[in-house]
Amino acid sequence: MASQVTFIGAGNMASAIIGGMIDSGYPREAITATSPSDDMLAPVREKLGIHTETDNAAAVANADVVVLAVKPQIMHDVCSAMRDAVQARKPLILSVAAGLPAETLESWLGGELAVVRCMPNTPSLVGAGAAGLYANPRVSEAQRRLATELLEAVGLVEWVEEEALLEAVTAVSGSAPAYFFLMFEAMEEAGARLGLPADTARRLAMQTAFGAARMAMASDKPPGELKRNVMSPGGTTERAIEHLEDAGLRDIMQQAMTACAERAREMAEELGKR
Ligand SMILES: NC(=O)C1=CN([C@@H]2O[C@H](COP(=O)(O)OP(=O)(O)OC[C@H]3O[C@@H](n4cnc5c(N)ncnc54)[C@H](O)[C@@H]3O)[C@@H](O)[C@H]2O)C=CC1
Ligand SMILES: O=C(O)[C@@H]1CCC=N1
Repeated sequence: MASQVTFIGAGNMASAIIGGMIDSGYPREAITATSPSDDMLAPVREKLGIHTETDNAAAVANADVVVLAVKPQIMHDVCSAMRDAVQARKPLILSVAAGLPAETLESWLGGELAVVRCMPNTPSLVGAGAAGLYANPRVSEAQRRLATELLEAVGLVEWVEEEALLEAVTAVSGSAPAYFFLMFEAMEEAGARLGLPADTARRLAMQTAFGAARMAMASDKPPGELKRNVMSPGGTTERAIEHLEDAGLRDIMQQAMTACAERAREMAEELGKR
């Protein structure tokens, strides 16, 4: 029988994972989602055909997995209110909340729990996410497989063996969709200055990013080699790449991603203090 999975929160992230699970054949009757008001839940119930519940404690009473998918700022109150119900059942806790350490969640929920902490990204909403996962020592092999199955429903899953590495994951994939969106903005502006209609430049830039990612993922060759394959000697690409290298793009990425990982560490400290 499929594991009973309860989502605390029925917003963007929860709906994306639930939608992916259903698309990959997970039985709807084994999925429950919660929210404080039924107004939020009615569309989820109608669209996804899963169970819904406004009482978190009741919703975890028969859960094998509890997915924490509310905003980090309200997590303490949400966890405190369902602590007894969680302790009575001891399900696997899977958190998609940015920044909250596994140990903090475990203690807010009463201690001695298997906790998987996940750093997802927003392309999960279109089934093309990338997530880093960390398991605390209480998580069993079977629970790891289950967490992988749930998150693979919305994209790529990579496990890290040290929780602090989720800060690096935040820099490489959690925050990274925004780096590419910035690049699209810059390419659209530059394309428009070169005379293209802005929307044409936008579509060409986005399709090119999509194509480059697909090509790199399908190829055995490292990205550097694929890059050189586009660069005819003395040609146009070589000129553009020279500009990007001379302007210090590699250094800029290094600095931006270091700052991102550092902020993830600070946030974990701030959120864990309660
Ligand atoms: N790394 C990333 O880019 C992303 C991380 N996340 C993480 O996922 C989590 C959820 O984010 P979203 O889905 O975007 O938020 P959202 O605002 O779309 O959804 C939050 C849900 O929580 C519900 N909620 C509020 N109070 C509740 C309570 N007491 N009990 C049960 N449900 C309650 C709301 O009704 C709403 O359905 C956050 O912790 C966020 O950090 C989400 C998206 C991407
Ligand atoms: O910007 C943030 O803090 C969150 C974490 C990763 C993506 N968004």
